Amino acid sequence: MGISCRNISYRYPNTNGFIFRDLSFEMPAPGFNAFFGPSGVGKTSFAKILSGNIQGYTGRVEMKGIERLAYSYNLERLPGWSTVGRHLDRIVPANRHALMHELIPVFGLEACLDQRFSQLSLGQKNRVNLIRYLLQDFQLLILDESLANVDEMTRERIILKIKEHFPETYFIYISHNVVEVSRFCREILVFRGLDKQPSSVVVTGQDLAAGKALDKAAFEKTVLEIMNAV
Ligand SMILES: Nc1ncnc2c1ncn2[C@@H]1O[C@H](COP(=O)(O)OP(=O)(O)OP(=O)(O)O)[C@@H](O)[C@H]1O
Repeated sequence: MGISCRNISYRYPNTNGFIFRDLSFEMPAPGFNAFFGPSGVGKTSFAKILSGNIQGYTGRVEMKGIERLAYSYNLERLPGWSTVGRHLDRIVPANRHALMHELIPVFGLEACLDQRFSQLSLGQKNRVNLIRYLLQDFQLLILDESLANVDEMTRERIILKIKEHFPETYFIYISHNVVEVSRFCREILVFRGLDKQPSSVVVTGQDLAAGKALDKAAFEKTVLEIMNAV
């Protein structure tokens, strides 16, 4: 079961340099893992390879027992011809409406349901977009900066709720927030760039869940390991 990527190398068509070379990544069990690294280092490109949006790479990508994969990113937009609430009602499968009503207050979206998507703030748009993904049928969801522009307290509430509600699902969380990936993710694939050897390392995170206390010393060690790797 799980995700196994071995020796992935990729160069965009008509460009000179590789984005990454011999990148490997393993995620044998469900949970929250992260991609972390400086802007432009290749996190989204790797996520697009995993999700099948980029072909033409070398190496091996295996998804065992994962057939339904979704990829959400923070620039996606919803149609503006109806209110957010009516749009969600229409696209969310009937058997998930109860979950939708459970998630809406956790996401802090009650006041947005009567508005049109174009009237929302960036953080509200990103939360609406993420909620519509969570209400679909998936086994792996890639969250590519899907909570950008959302305040820290709300992000924490959302992540803990996702972890609690989807314990058998694979999540890859792409974020620039070192504190967040250290606290909530089980393993963090740190992209270091092709000029460094090795060009990526895996750091163990704290994988915090609702109701659990954070081990502060272990958390600080994770943050330091990530910062040193970058
Ligand atoms: N379609 C494309 N054609 C050519 N080069 C591209 C294309 N898309 C991305 N790149 C380049 O690939 C590199 C990696 O981009 P990518 O978006 O994967 O980085 P990232 O780590 O996700 O960055 P960020 O944190 O800013 O989102 C960048 O140098 C970018 O310019």
